Parts: sequence; C-alpha cells; structure tokens
Amino acid sequence: MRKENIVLIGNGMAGIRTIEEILKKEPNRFTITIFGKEPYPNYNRILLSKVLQGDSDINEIILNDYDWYEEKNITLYAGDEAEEIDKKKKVVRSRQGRECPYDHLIIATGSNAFMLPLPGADKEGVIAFRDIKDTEEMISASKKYRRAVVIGGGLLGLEAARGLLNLDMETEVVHNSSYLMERQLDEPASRMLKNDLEAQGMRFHMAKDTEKILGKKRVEGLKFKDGSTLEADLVVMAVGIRPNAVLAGASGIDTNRAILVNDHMETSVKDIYAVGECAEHNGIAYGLVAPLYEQGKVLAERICAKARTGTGYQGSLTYTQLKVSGVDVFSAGTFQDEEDTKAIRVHDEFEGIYKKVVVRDNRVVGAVLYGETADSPRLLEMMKKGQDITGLGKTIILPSEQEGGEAGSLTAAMEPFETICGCNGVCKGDIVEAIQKDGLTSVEEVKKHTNAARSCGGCKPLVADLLAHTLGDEAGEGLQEEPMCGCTDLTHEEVGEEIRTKQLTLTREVMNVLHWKTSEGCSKCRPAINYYLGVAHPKEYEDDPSSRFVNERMHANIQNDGTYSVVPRMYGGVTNPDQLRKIAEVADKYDVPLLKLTGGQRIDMLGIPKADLPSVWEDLNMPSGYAYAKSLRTVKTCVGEDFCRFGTQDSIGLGIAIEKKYDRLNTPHKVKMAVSACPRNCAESGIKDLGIVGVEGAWELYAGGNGGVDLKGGELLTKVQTTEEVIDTISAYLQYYRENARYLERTSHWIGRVGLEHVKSVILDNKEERKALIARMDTALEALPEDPWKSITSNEKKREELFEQKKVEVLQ
Ligand SMILES: Cc1cc2nc3c(=O)[nH]c(=O)nc-3n(C[C@H](O)[C@H](O)[C@H](O)COP(=O)(O)OP(=O)(O)OC[C@H]3O[C@@H](n4cnc5c(N)ncnc54)[C@H](O)[C@@H]3O)c2cc1C
Ligand SMILES: NC(=O)c1ccc[n+]([C@@H]2O[C@H](COP(=O)([O-])OP(=O)(O)OC[C@H]3O[C@@H](n4cnc5c(N)ncnc54)[C@H](O)[C@@H]3O)[C@@H](O)[C@H]2O)c1
Ligand code: SF4
Ligand code: FES
Repeated sequence: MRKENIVLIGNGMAGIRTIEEILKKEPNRFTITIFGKEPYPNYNRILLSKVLQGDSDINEIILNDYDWYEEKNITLYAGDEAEEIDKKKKVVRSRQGRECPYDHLIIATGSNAFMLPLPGADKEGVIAFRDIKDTEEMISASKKYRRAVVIGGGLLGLEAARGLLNLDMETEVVHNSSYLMERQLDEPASRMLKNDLEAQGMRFHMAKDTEKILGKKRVEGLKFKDGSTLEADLVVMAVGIRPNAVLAGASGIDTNRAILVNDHMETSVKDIYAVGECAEHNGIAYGLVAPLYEQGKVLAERICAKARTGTGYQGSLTYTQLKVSGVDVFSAGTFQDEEDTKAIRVHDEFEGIYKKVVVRDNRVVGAVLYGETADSPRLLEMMKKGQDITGLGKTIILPSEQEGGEAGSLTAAMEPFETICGCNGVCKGDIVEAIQKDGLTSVEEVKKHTNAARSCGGCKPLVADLLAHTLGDEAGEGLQEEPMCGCTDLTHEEVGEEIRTKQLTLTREVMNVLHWKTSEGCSKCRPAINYYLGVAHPKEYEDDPSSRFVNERMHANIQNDGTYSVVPRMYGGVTNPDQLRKIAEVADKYDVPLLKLTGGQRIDMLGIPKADLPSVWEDLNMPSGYAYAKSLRTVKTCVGEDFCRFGTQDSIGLGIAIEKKYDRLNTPHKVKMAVSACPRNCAESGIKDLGIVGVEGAWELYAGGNGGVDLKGGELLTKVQTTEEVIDTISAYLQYYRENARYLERTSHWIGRVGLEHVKSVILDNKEERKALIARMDTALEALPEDPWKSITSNEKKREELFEQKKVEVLQ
C-alpha cells in the first residue's frame, strides 16, 4: 500500500516537534519530506542567546542532527525554500526546482525579524537577531569592532545586549518606551531590571525614537528624533517579529496577520495545516515555544486520526523568563493593575526581590517575579486551573516566602500534576515516573526521555532538583551537576575546591580568577562565595555583610508587614525569672504586638519596627538567638534525669553545653539539634539535623532528620558512652557538613545526596580524618565573632548604617 505523503515547509522548532509527535504515534505510516530555508538540521533557536553569550556553541544547540532524519527515513532539503503551493495538484515546488506531492501539507514557516524601515537600515552592520547567520555575524563583528547598539529593550534585545557585552563590546540599548520589557513587566520590576543590567555594564537610552541610521557603506551611528546621535559599529534590531505568511497568502490560503487556523490547526484549504509562529488562532499568533508545541501535539493528533478529534487547541497561557545571567525575571498573564484586580506584593530592596501576584475574583490571573522566581511553577498552575484562592495565606501562594525560604526543596513540595517544564508542558509526575521506570540518572537523560529542559533550559535547576530528590540515596556519581548560578559554569563543589586550592581570599578575587560572567555576581552566588570563603579561612576572612540575605544582615527575621521578630537565646530552652521579667518589660515598653513560644523552646517577640531593633536588643541584654541565620538555631532539651521519672541522662546539661559550644557558627543552612534523656524522645530528637537520645548508660546520635516541608526521620549515626564522645562526634559531623555540603543544603538533603554510610566512614571510621575535622572545628570556634546584637548596639556607626538609612519594603 502506498504510504501517505507529509510535506513540511519549515525545518524549525514547531514544525519538527509536530513531526516528532506524529512519529510517536505512527512511526511507519508516512513518507515525510521537509523543506528548510536555512542550511542546517533542526536547531534550538532559543539557545542562540546562549551561543551569543558564550555559554553554548552551535553544535550543542542542534536538536535533531542529520542522522536523525536518516534514521527516521525523512528527506530533508536543507537550504531549499518552498516557493509555490499548487493546491489543485497537491504539490509543493521549491526554489531549487523540486516538486513534491503531498497528502498532508504542514506550513511552519515561523516569523521574520521586523526591521525598522529607517533611512540607512540597509547599511552594512545593521542586522537582526533571529538565526545562526545573525549570531555568527555578531560574533565576528565583535572581533573587529567595539561599539554595539541594540534597538529594542524587549526579551530579545536584552538577551542580545548581554551577549554583546560578553563579547567585550561596549553595548548600548535604545528603547522607545520609558520602561524595559514593558510588555511583560510593571514599573517596579522594570526599574530593578534596568538597575541590575546597568550594574552589569549595559547602558540605556530610554524613550528614544530613532530617525535614521548614519554612516557610509557601514553603519557609523544613529540619529534620534530629538536631534541627538549615538556612535555605533554594529546595530542589532530587536523590535519584534512578523509571522511569515507570504507563501500561504500567495497560494490562496486565508491569512490575516498570520495564517488563519481553526482549533485543529486546519487552514482554509483542505489537507493544508499551519503550526507555530506563522499560525493565527483566535486572533493570536504566538511568539514563544510552549504554545507552539501544544499546537504541534494537536496537529499530530489531527493528521494521525484522519479526522477532528477532541476539543483541539484551545489557546495557551503564556509566560516569559529572560535568559540573562544574574537576573531572574518571570512574567505571566495580567501583570498591570486593573480596576477589578488586587495584588499581593513583596518588595525587598535589600535582596533585590519583587513579587506581584495579580488576583481577580479570588483567582490568580497574572504575576511578575523579579530576583527570585522559584514560585513560578506553582503560580502558573494556579492560573491554569483558575484555582479559587479564598482563605489561602501568602505562604501558600508564594511558598518561597516561608521562613528560611528553603531553596531546593520546592519540587519536593510540588504535586505530581504540577508543571516543571513550561516550554514542553511536562509535569512532575511524568518526570518522576520516567526516572523510576527508565532508571534515569542525569538531566540529559531526563531531557531525552521526557522533553523537559529541551527548549529554553530555564527549568533545568528544577529537573536537577527533582532528579536528586527522586533518587535520594541512589544519587551517586552519575548525577549531573548544575552550575552554582547563571554567573558561572562552575558547580558549588568546584567553586569551593578552587577557593581552597588557589587560596582565594576575597569575593572579588574569586569572581576574577574564576572568570565570573557578571561583574557583581547575584543573590545566589554572592552569599555562597561568602560562606565558602569563611569556612576556608576561618581566622583571616572578614565576613561580607553585603553578601548576606536581609534577615542575616539585620540579625532579625523580617515579617510580612515589614516589621521584625526578635528571639533572644535561651540555652537548652531553659530560662529564669530575671530573663522573663526583662522580656516582659521590653514587650511593654515597645508595645510588642505578639509574644509567642517557638518550637525551639524560646520566646519570639513579633512585630518590632526596624528602627527599634537596636534599643530592644540593648534593653534585653541577652544574646541573639540566631533565629534568622544559617547557623545553629536551637538545642531543644527534655527535662531529663533531674525531674522526669523515666530520665536516665542529663539532657538539659548536655543540651546547654552543646548550644554554648556551637552557638554563632556559620553552617551551609540552619541546624537544629535536640537532646532527649530517654527513647520517649520528648525533645523530638528524631527530626533534627542532629538528634541525641539517652539510652541506658549511653547516647544515640541520629543524623539528617528534618521536621520542615520535607519531613524526614534522622538515621542512627552512632552510639557512644560519654558526653565527651558526643561532643567530639558533633564536631566532626558538623565540620564535615560545613566543608562538604553545598551552601543552602540542609543536612537531610546532604546526607540524602552523599549517603549516611559515607559520612560514617569519614567521621567515625577514619580516625585521622576525624581528628583533623575536630581540630578544624576548634579553629573555627576560636574565631567566632562576638554576639551580633552586642556588636551593633556598642557601635554607633554600625547602628546608624544599618538601622537609620536604607529601606526594606514588604507590601501586602
Ligand atoms: C534569540 C532568540 C531567543 C528566543 N528565546 C525564546 C525563549 O527563551 N523562550 C521561548 O519560548 N521562545 C523564544 N524564542 C522564540 C522561539 O525561538 C520561537 O517562538 C520558535 O523558534 C518559533 O518556532 P517556529 O517553528 O514557528 O519558527 P522558526 O523556528 O523560525 O522556524 C521556521 C523555519 O522555517 C523556515 N522557512 C520559512 N519560510 C520557508 C520556506 N518558504 N521554505 C522553507 N523553509 C522556510 C525558516 O527559515 C525557519 O528555519 C526566541 C527566539 C530567538 C530568535
Ligand atoms: N526569553 C524569551 O522568552 C525570549 C527571548 C528572545 C526572544 N523571544 C521571542 O522572540 C520574539 C522577538 O522578541 P522581541 O524582543 O524582538 O519582541 P517584542 O515584541 O517582545 O519586543 C520588542 C521591543 O522593542 C521595542 N521597540 C519597538 N519599536 C522600537 C523602536 N523603534 N525603537 C526602540 N524600541 C522599539 C518595543 O517597545 C518592545 O519592547 C518575541 O516573540 C519574543 O517573545 C523570547
Ligand atoms: S524524653 Fe524521656 S526523660 Fe526526657 S522528658 Fe521525655 S520521658 Fe522524660
Ligand atoms: S521551561 Fe523552557 S525548557 Fe523547560
């Protein structure tokens, strides 16, 4: 029987994804022929930004190489353009004279970059940014010329500008509106973006209209309508796209802005379909891959089923993320305030974080996240489902606002149906199933099996996290490591190792020697570098407060209304009438709105304005409880042998001794401990980073427990006889954790990653290493800073700098 012929015009992202979907359903039913104007196999256009930025090369962005076409028996005419569609004879004719019959014709001709029709726009050195040729031209221009101007401050323009900066060009962006990315961001987010990009070295000319392009044969500059000029050796136009519908229109297929299609991607002509940026569905021609891939799935279904099935394509909710290292931007749906909308806003100018969630009729209809975008999958899910948020608190809508903002634990808390990869519409459940069923151990494998992370790559950290979480103890050597952040290609471990081996001592030095891609780093790498430097040089390194998160800088936890909470240290959860009287007096004097007992057995004074913090600390005259820090938080104790009839050990005495010894020590994440004097475990030792349980004549130590989002029982580390052995084991364990865990990795994740047996083999079995770890811990303890509250209240300058100048806003 004759196979049916499919002809595809356009070898780009949407067309080939449609073919992939068809082949999944019907690997042998069709003879497939593809015309591609560009002389390459199918590549990832999105990652051209990364090629320009030097993070990737052209070979790495090929999605399907020539072998793939051969394996699938597909004929590809690369570099040959389809010029005519003869609907009567059902053939396509090409520029090189080929004539191909079709039973099904798919048009996926994408878009063309829009070139402003300015006088001089045809000069040498004036280009677009759309394909491999443009990218290569920019890279080669950077070797000869110095001054680049990008016209257009949208997604494409900013990604191009970042690339040109990486190529060492002086880069200016000319934008016709007063705000960058005004189609995706509101004013505050746009302002923050501009500040951060300026700090990276980009220069902006806002609200400028270009009148003409100056120069002889090659471009020499721009002239604006206000009469001013700007010199340029290279001009990149990034001012939007125009769907490529000319061939379809000339062939008698109905077009408007693009090729008109119905819910099944059918055009006005039988057996001719359109998909991708060249298609217009319900008045919208999309310019991002996620909707195009959804269309591809529908079209594959339509062609394979030989009839219309189901509801077809119903339009897409789009979202964008900017691919520029050092800035995290997310935008979806309605992002401007409207008459019938309300917004939840969080704005932290210290950490450079802005979040706005737009709500209409108790449903999330849009969001802008700047500086921290971990909440984006959950918000998208809420928007897609139209979830009623009545009664949901801010920490449910923005889970990363929870105390401590547990970086890295977000996928653990996600539901199986929640989307991990927006571009490819892949949810958590699909990925977990593939990891388990197919034994996947790397992001690359997950990519191949599920398509997740195969497009913009923005979801890679989530995929990596999910992989590590799903594999747990099995996550061994094969697990592919992710870079620390967009500012570097090095992993946490590599940066730590370089700091140690190259004896780097300052943040700036780390960034210079390790070729950081941004001049100032970002909110992910700066705190991590600061931490690694502190661990490597405990005596010499001077902590950098500007690399600390806001809570650590202010030595108090910021609350959702912009006030702070103050938690004084109560060693082992033990207090006395003097302390209680002092707390009561301070609470009265400062009208503290809420006093609350914490889970760590101390008293939290909530609702204190920032300006009052130093006076409150002074009046309390108690040490800081470090309730805000990546450090030892509390050592919870049960009453133990002195009072409890079951107690066999002095849990309070041991708990206080431990808390006094390790108090103020920097750790990769917060550390909680507990001491119970018998297996009844009243201090909840089983869910602590290190839990100690008294048994007849001995102590059992449990490691890697967690009572937070990721509930986990600790595992037995060892059983020892004396309190001295307990302390030595804690020193070895904590020091090994400090030196080997990634910054922001809780002990439960760290042990899950490296395995408890490994930790035991180092800190218990290897006597030499145990001794060395204990010695290094002692050195770190000798170098501990004085109590931070005291150091601020006794230093007028510090007090003024921190508490009387800058502004932290948290708007609700
Ligand atoms: C630098 C850059 C970064 C981007 N980043 C993102 C991002 O982060 N996220 C995101 O979602 N989207 C991003 N996009 C947009 C995304 O790449 C497009 O939406 C997507 O590539 C469109 O796919 P398509 O198949 O419709 O069109 P295309 O990928 O453009 O493919 C169409 C192909 O058809 C060919 N063609 C046209 N006419 C003919 C003809 N007559 N005969 C034969 N071949 C023809 C074209 O040469 C082209 O190769 C980015 C785009 C660029 C340029
Ligand atoms: N990260 C991403 O998702 C990403 C990255 C790059 C490109 N893309 C896609 O590629 C396509 C093209 O991107 P784009 O940024 O060119 O399109 P765009 O339409 O989103 O932005 C163009 C920008 O240029 C500005 N502009 C228009 N005319 C101008 C003029 N005369 N002078 C100065 N500025 C002018 C506009 O105000 C607008 O902000 C879009 O579909 C986009 O979604 C997406
Ligand atoms: S853990 Fe045991 S010793 Fe401690 S309070 Fe509870 S029952 Fe008493
Ligand atoms: S979100 Fe773009 S590849 Fe997954």
